[in-house]
Formats: sequence, C-alpha cells, structure tokens
Amino acid sequence: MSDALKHECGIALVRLLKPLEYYKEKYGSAFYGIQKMYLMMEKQHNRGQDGAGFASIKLDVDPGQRYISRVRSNHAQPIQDVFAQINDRINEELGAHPEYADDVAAQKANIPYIGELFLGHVRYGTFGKNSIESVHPFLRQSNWMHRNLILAGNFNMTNVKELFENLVELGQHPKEMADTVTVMEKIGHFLDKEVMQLYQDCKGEGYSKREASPVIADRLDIAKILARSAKNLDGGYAMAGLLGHGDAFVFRDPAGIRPAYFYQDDEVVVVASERPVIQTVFNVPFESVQEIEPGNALIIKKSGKVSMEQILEPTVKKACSFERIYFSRGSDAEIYQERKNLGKLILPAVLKSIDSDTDNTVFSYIPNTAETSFYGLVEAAQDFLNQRKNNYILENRNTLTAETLQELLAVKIRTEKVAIKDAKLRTFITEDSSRDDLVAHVYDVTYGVIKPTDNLVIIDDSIVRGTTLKMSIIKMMDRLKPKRIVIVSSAPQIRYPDCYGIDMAKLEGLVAFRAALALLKERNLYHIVDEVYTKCKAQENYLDADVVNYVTAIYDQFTPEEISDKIAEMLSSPEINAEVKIIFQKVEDLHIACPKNLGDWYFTGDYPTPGGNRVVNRAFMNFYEGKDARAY
Ligand SMILES: NC(=O)CC[C@H](N)C(=O)O
Repeated sequence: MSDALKHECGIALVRLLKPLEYYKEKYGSAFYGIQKMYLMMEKQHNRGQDGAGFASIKLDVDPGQRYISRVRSNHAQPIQDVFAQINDRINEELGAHPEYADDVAAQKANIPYIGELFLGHVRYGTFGKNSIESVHPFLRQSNWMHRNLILAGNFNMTNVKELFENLVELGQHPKEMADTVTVMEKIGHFLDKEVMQLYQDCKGEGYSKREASPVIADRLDIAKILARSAKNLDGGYAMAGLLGHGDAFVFRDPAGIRPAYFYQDDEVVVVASERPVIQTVFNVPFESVQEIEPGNALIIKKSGKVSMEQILEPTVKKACSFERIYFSRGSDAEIYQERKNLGKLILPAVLKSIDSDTDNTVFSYIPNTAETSFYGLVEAAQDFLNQRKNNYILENRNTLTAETLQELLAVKIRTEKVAIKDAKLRTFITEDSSRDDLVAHVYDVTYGVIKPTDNLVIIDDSIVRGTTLKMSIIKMMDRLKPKRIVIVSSAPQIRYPDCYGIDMAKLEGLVAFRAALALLKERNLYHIVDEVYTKCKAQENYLDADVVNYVTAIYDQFTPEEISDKIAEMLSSPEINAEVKIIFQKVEDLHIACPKNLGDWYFTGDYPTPGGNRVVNRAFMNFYEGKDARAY
C-alpha cells in the first residue's frame, strides 16, 4: 500500500505441555518457549510496530517466588528491544551463576521469563496514544494466583465508552480509559465473581482457604467467565488471556472479523494471528493449523487440557478482507493465491483502460505487498496475449511464414520494476518548506524503460488517502514520460471508516469520500450532505440495533467509475503530462478472489455489528462538524 495505513495487531501465545527438562533434552534449551515466541513475534512484525510486549508464567511455583514476568516496549524497534531486554537479563543471570547452565530447576527458580506459558503482542494502536501504558499485554494483579489476569488482543470495540460506563456503574474506578483496560477489567470482574462462587462451594465442601485455592483454579470455568464478559462487546476481536496459575484462552468475535489460528501437538499449543507464522516457526504443514471459529474460545487449562468452546452464538462470518488484500503476509498458501486472483480479475478493466494495446504497455507494481497481485495480473495478461496469438495464427495459417511466426511468438507482456521505494529519504521529511519535493522523491523510478507511446500500468494493493500517489508516485512516473498512467487498486474503493482494528476512523481522509463530495458539489447535489447529516443527527441517541447507515447516500448518486474518474482527476495536477486513470477492484470480484473473507464494510458500508452503523454515522457527523476525532 502506498499510503501508510496504521493497522492491526498480532498476538502470539505458546503453552509448553511438557516439563521444561523435556525441551532442554530434546531441543538443547529450557528457553525453547522464549525462542519460539521471539520468532512468532518477528514473523508478525508486519502487524504492528508501535509497540511490542511479552509476558510469561511459570507453573507450580512456591509462595514467595515470582511467577509472572512482563516486558513492553514502544521504542523504534520494539520487538528487538523487548527481546534484547529479555536476553540481557537471562545472560546476566547465567553469567553470574554458571552452575545454572545445565540445571533446569535452578533456571526456572531463579531466572525471569523462563516458564511454560507465554503471551506476546505487536501493536498498531487504534485507540488512545502510543504511550508505553498502551502497549499490551496488560496486567491485572492480585495476591491470589488465579485472579491475576494478563491480556493482549488484536481488537477494536465500537462501544468502549459504553463498556467503560458499565464498569463505573458497577462501582469500579478504572484508572485509565484505554480500551484494553476496559475489556480486561470486564473479564476481571467476572473472574472475581466466579472465584467467589467457587470459594463458597469449596467452603461448603469443607476445604480450608488454603486448600481451596488450587481447587478453585482447577474448577474455573473460563468459558463461563468469557460468556458473561462478552455479552455487551461490539467489535472485532481476537483476545488472548492468561491467568496467573496457568490457564489460558484466545477468544474470537462472533463474526470472525479478526483472525486467530492455532496448532496443537503433545508438546505445545500455539496461537497466532496468521497461519504461516505457526507453520514456519514450528515447521508444521498447512492442514495442521486451524482457525479458532468465530464466537469460540480456545481454552487451555493449566492441566494441559485443551478445548474449543462456543462463547457467543456466531453471526454471519465477515472476516476482514483487508487481511487478505494487504495486512497478513502473502506467504500463506491461500492468501498468495487470493492475491494473484485479485490481479487476474482486474485485467479486463485494465485492458479496457489501455485499449487492449499490450504492445505499448509496461506493467509494474508499487513495492512490496502488491507484488503478488502483480504476478496475477501479468499471468492473466499473458493468457490474453496468447489467446490473441492463437487467433492470429489460426486465421492466417495459410499465409504465415516462419519469420512472421517467429516475430509473433517473440511478442511478450512487458514488465519492469519501475517504482522503488527509497525508504531512507523518509527520515528527512520534517520541514514544511520544500517538503513536497522531498516527498516526491520517496519513490525512485527506473529511467529508460518507458517510451513516450507507452501506457504505464502500476498495481497497488489499495488506495486510502491517495496522498503518496499524488505527492510522489504519479509525479515520479510522469518523469518517465509515458502517454498514460493507469493506477490499479487490487482493493475496491475505500468509502467508509473501519472500527474493528484498522486505524481508519475518519471519513474525510478517504479519497473516495472526497471524490464523492466533489461530484456532489459539481452537480449541485451538495444538499444531500446536509440531508445525510440531519438523518445521522436524528439517530444520535438510538439504540445501536436501530441505527441505519445513511452515509451510503453520499455515494449512491454515482457509479463506481464516476468516482474513480474523479479520484484520478484529483490525484493528477496541471503539471502532469500523462493522462491519469484509476481502476479499482469490483466488490464482487474481491469476493470471488477472497471467498473466505467476506468482510467488506470499508468498501460497502455493510457493517457486521450494530455498532458499526453508529460509528459511520458518528464519522460523518465529525466530518460535518469539523471535528478531528476517531468515531468510536
Ligand atoms: N490494532 C489493534 O488490534 C489495536 C488493539 C487495541 N485497540 C489498541 O489500540 O491497543
């Protein structure tokens, strides 16, 4: 994506099912779990670079011994920083105590971070700021082992404010309004309740307080706690939690908006936000990694018992399609094919834009995430060309000479690496004066491969704000003096805000929205903007279930092509000599390419939870009232 879009988070959970000695013997180190966590987090760095955090739990320790460790960082390279801290500390201890080297029991007793249960997180915030306090995992401490709660999630709730109010209604006094704290305190509240209940039961059965503690831990019904806590949640989430004594869970929203995958054998249980992370780090095949089903929680009891339990009734599955288009790594077997299909399916529109003149067209892509859809586009273009050659040969088979046949077969689809991101330049971009010129050079171009008679087709994953296209890419492409620049977006037009984990909560930032406004103005239809506002305003105090997305009226007046053409016009400027065209994927084709991820609210306004309609209304009102704020 040429626009920097802050998005996503990644979770990583590992539970070692065997005693630590086993890993020392088999893999040469009792720090096996930490090493795996490092890899799992690094392999998800694409999901978040605002911050990273790690927590670990040692099972079965004696009172007085530390059993929970946590490190968080919001430094420039947060994952590196977290593991540098962990490494330093471990090496310090091992250096000071050479006798620990082969003594796993001593390592576990004396060195932090080593343990049997781990939770990691990489963050791009969608709520609050990027302070260290906002970095996951969050920790709710207690002197009772089983009441310690550690939480990390890839999530965004549309109703955090309401959830926060609920806590206050319960008499609580949360010390901050971070969304993760709110969710954690909610789970914490029901955890406390469950513990109380179990304690009463134990008491009735004649257990002493001390005896009751492990019995409570054993009997804790995680599914019940989660079901109570999740009742009013409205959002997209994959929430991972650990309890101090060693239970763990990962719980996914009922529409399956946010992703969560797991793997299990007799040594480990592993959860991550992306499948290939688990495949690579544990060297296991595609089929052995499964999805946590929507509305379900994977529950790992301290005993090692693993179960999948339904927490909430699943709704229609609307897994986020942006995961497939852009966020998740394309190394996933399915995602790789899906991205290629996105490229393939858009070829007809591309051919139309270049009058099928493939001889005078160079195909390229904007690095790096669009590379896979580029391969798909080019394969489809090759098929098209072959078909054309076929037809020609069949039609002219009587007159064809060896030379013309050779000439014909030599014709190829022209592909070049035209745009190269010059990442280093970004750090200079500070001052406002001459900023535009600097920004223009964020992308470098390859000279000498484009002729003035050529079309230049560039595929990108998606176009959000269009700023980089306007300020840099199109300007730099124009220096190559093509006849026409065709920008191809493998995603449809982004028309509506996200409220489920992508930090895209403002309408006026979206180039499609600005284009629609411009068209409304041009055609003297701007009164529709006022009408939409009035309708949104009237719904302000409605229950979420009753709110309708009226913002669709802004787009309803126009065909997608009209909006695309307007976007092209807005991204071009008088000094650009080439004709600029923009093509977006059709929503129907997106669904054909990515059939398992039908969540498309940012393209269609079709939100999978009632809170989504409230958010899009709020976003519109924020725009209309000139408020620069997130809409949830
Ligand atoms: N992208 C995410 O999943 C963010 C998680 C959470 N909402 C935060 O801001 O910390």
